[in-house]
Amino acid sequence: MVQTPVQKNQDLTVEIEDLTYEGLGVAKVDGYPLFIDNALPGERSEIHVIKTLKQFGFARVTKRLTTSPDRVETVGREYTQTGIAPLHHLAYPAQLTFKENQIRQLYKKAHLNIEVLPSLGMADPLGYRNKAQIPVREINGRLETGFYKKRTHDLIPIEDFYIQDPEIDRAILVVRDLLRQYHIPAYNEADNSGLIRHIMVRRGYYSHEMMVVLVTRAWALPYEEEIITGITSALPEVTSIVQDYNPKATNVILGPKTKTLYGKDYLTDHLLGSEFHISALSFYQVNPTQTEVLYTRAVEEAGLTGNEVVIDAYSGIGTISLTMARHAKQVYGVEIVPQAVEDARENAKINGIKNVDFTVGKAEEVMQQWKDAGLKADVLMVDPPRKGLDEAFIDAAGYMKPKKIVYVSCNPATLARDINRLGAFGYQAHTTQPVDMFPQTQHIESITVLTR
Ligand SMILES: C[S@@+](CC[C@H](N)C(=O)[O-])C[C@H]1O[C@@H](n2cnc3c(N)ncnc32)[C@H](O)[C@@H]1O
Repeated sequence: MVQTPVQKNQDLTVEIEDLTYEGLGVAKVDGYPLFIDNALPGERSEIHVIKTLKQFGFARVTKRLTTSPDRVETVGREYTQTGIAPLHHLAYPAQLTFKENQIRQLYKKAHLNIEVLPSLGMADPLGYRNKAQIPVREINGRLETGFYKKRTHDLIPIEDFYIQDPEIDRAILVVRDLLRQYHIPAYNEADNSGLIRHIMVRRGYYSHEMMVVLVTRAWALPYEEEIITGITSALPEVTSIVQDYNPKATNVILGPKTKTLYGKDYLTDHLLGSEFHISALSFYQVNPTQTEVLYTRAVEEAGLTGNEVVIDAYSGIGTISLTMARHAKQVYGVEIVPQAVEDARENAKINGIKNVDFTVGKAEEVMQQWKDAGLKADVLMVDPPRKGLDEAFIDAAGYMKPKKIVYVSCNPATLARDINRLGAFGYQAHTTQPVDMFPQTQHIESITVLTR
């Protein structure tokens, strides 16, 4: 057995010293960190140790003795328990500072001297998400929708998701009740049985169109017509119902095959005056008002005059590409998901934008091909997933030598790593601008410009 300074089931009184990047309070006992849900720096609490591992342990608060001035008593425990809104107990201004400091700490560790600017936050940081992906499970013989308890796949039933557009919450309940009414079996992870795995809903912020996606283990959907009629009569905003087929025993939510059961194959929404078609499988930023703030800043940072060639890597449905194309000579986008590229091409067409060209592929491979073919970009725009830029991508970018790289990041850890890697090619950054796309959560979005 591993010897640790504290034991499971021990009761202690501690002072919370810090917050982890996941928003858990940290207390140290003889240097041994304990991670504690719903605990803020500066608070003294009585705690009960629930788990001890070699390097760290977990505990829960049994009694809060002092309260942080940054604590807000807002909503229920299920939000920190499930990780829907793990920072909801921290006042919004303190959330923004917490995120800025996370970036500063990562830069310090990476020996980067980059100023982190005050975050661009939201005036009303609730109910902002335009998309929900809600697991469906059976609990005590009843189909339930909710969210997983942190670090488990135990579903906690939830009806008010707090950070989602309330119309989306309402839609989830309508679908849940129809599934109950027609006795449609919920998915069971234990033996990969049952049918309905997830309900995904997207709602256009400006269009108010709604898409409902039923993620199923098998194609056959009993009472399909009744369910469609039930959804469309209760939710007149629904313009599209899609079935996504995901037969595998996997944590990945969406399978690669979809079938439109009702209406259009896509949802329509607007951003910065352009119209966008968004298919079920395509990425679309989840915070529409902050996306406009982010893109406006990214375009400003690119400093376009109308003569530039721009590469938009990880281009999704072309939202940044089309925004940039209005201010540039030519934009080349690259994106791995074929449906997203189809959407991007369609989006260029419906907005009458001709100076864009989209390629399906891995950014790291296509970038190499472009470099080998002698393509020169003035501005390289990157907006990668959390894992950041592939080394092959950075090599190709380094040899292509764009004057400017505008890096939109959703993970400051990989951002810091990539800035250092780009540094080997002579690129430097001076400031990072956080834009809070994910209030009440630990996620951090930012823009950084690198020049040579
Ligand atoms: C953070 S999203 C950004 C999308 C778009 N720029 C936007 O703002 O809507 C990242 C995108 O990268 C795509 N992606 C992931 N890995 C990729 C890769 N290796 N090559 C190209 N695209 C990739 C994802 O499908 C997703 O659309």
